[in-house]
Amino acid sequence: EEQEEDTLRELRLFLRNVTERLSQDKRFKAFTKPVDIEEVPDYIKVIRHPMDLSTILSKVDLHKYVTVREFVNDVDLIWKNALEYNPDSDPSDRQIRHRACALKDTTHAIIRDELDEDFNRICEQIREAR
Ligand SMILES: CC(=O)c1csc(NC(=O)C2C[NH2+]C2)n1
Repeated sequence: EEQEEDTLRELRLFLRNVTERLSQDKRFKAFTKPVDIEEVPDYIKVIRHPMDLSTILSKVDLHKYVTVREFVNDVDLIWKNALEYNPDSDPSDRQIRHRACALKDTTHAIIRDELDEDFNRICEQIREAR
């Protein structure tokens, strides 16, 4: 009903704000856009479910997320994909793995510090009822 739509509108405002803050962080530049399959043809062979911050922002605006859990699952895809695609000991792999771990820690800290537990429970109940 109307109260549910008000809740989901507030959820989208929160998720847009978090996504934009992550996208503006210079450490996360490699995670802001889809990997270019023309530039990196083997990427889609290795990573079956690509994800990036611009795609997440589009999903927010398409009302794809009803809970913060679904949003965090997509952010987790971004950094887990990066750890999988960059496993080697060379400095460039280590640098992107460090940035992937920073994306994980930063996102989970923002959610811990800024998501109200009662608001989150209301979103989860809307999800269960649909
Ligand atoms: C998004 C992502 O995981 C990504 C973008 S470039 C990259 N890796 C490299 O460019 C080289 C470092 N060893 C391969 N990984």
